[in-house]
Amino acid sequence: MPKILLIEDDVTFSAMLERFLKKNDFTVEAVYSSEEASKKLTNTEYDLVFTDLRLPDDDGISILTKVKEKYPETPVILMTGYAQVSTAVKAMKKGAFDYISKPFNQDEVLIVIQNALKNGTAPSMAVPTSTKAENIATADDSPTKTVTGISSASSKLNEYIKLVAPTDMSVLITGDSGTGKEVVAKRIHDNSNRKELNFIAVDCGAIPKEIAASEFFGHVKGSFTGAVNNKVGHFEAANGGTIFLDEVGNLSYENQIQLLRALQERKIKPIGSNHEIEVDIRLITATNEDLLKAVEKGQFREDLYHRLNEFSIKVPSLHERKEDLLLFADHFLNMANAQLNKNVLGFSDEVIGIFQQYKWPGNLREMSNVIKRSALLTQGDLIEKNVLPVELTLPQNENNKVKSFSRKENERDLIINALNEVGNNKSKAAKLLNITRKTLYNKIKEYQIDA
Ligand SMILES: Nc1ncnc2c1ncn2[C@@H]1O[C@H](COP(=O)(O)OP(=O)(O)OP(=O)(O)O)[C@@H](O)[C@H]1O
Repeated sequence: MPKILLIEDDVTFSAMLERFLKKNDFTVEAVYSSEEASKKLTNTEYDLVFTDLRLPDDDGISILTKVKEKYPETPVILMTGYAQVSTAVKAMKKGAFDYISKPFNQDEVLIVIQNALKNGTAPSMAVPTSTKAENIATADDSPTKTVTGISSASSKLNEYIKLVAPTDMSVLITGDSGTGKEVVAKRIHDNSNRKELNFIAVDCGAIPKEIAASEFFGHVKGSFTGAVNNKVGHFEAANGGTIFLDEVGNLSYENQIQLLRALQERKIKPIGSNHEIEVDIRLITATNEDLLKAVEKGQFREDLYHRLNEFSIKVPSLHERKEDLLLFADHFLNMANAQLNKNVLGFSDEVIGIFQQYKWPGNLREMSNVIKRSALLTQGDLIEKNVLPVELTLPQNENNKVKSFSRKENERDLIINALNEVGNNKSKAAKLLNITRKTLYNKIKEYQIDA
C-alpha cells in the first residue's frame, strides 16, 4: 500500500481527504504543520508527499525543498487556491510533480496521485499542468480529452449525460454558441452502447438545401447531374452508431420532412436507388436557436421537434460555470502548448482576475482562441495581461458595449457594425464578434440583414 504524507492545516478537509485516500487503499499519515512534517520526514521515507501550499508556520515550497534534498525520488504534489497558481508554477520548477487547485473533486485527486506514483519524480517540464484540467475528465469520457468540470451547472450536465447516454432516446442539445454542444453529443455517444460504431457529425448549417437529401441518404451514380459516383449518405455511414445534426434549425421545410420520414420508418433510400436500406441510428441534434419559437412561426415542424426532443440538455454558458473557468483555462493552455510546441506554464494572477471578471460571450470557443493566441505571444513562463486581446482588459461596461453579443436586442446592430468595419468580409466579422461564420450566417438570415 503506497504511503502518503498529507500536510494540510484545515483539519476537516484533511480528515475528509485522509478518509477518502484510505478508502482507496493508501496508507496515510496526516500532519497539520510544516514542523510536524519535518519531524516525520527525518525518519520516514514516503511514497508521496501531498501538501497544502499555505501552512500556518511555513509554506509548501520549503517542504518541497526539504523532501527533494533528502528523498529526491519522492513525488510532491501541492494543493493550492486559485490565487496561488503562479506560486505553484514556481514550485513545479523546483521539482514538484504537480499541483492541484482547490476546490477539486475526488476523481481528480486520485488521477493526480496515481500519475505521480506511476511516473515517480517530476516529469519533463514540457506540460506541467497536464494532470490538471485534462484528467478532471472522469472515466466516462472520450479519448479526446474534455473537462467535465466541478461547478453545479457542470454536475447537472454530467448527470444528464450519464443518464441519457445508455438509452436510445433522441437528444436535443441547446446552448449558446461555443458552449460545447458537439462535445456533449460526442460524450453521449462515447458513453452509449453504440460507442464502438460511428459517430457522424453533420453541420446542417453548411449544407445547401438542394443537396441535403443526397448528403443524408446518399445517391447512385448518374442519378442527377454531378452524381459521378455512388455516394454513401451520412445516415448509412452512421448505421449502428450515432448521427449528430448540428444547427438542425437550419434545415429547410422539405429536408425536415425527409428527415422525419427516415426517422419514423427507420429506412432510407439513396437518390436514384430502388432499394431501401434499413438503418438503426441514435439521433442527437443541436441548436443555438429557439426551436420552439421556430415551431410557433411555422418554420420548424412540430412533429419533428417532438421526435428530436425526447430528452433535452441545455449546455451552460461559461459565465454560469464560474468554478470551472480555470480548469478550462488550464486545459486550453495545455492544448495550445502542444499545438504550438510552446512551454507556457500558467497565467499571472492579474490574468486570472481578468478571466474571472470577463463575460466570455463566445464561451469556450472564445476562451480557447484567446488562450492559444496569448500563448503564442508569450515569451516568458506565464501569460500576462499585455498579451490578452484588448476587449478582455476593457472595463466591463466598455466591454459590454463592444461585445455584449449575447444580448438579443443589440445583436442586429452589432452585426451590422462589425460587417461595416471589415468591409462586409464575413470571416473577419465573425472573428470580430467572436462567433463562428456559421452562426454569423444564421444571424444575418434571422435579422434579415442585407449583407
Ligand atoms: N468539456 C470540454 N472540455 C474541453 N474543451 C471543450 C469542452 N467543451 C467544448 N470544448 C471546446 O470548446 C470549443 C467549442 O466547442 P463545440 O464546437 O462543441 O461548441 P458548440 O456549442 O457546438 O459550438 P456552435 O454553437 O458554434 O456549434 C471546441 O474547441 C471544443 O473542443
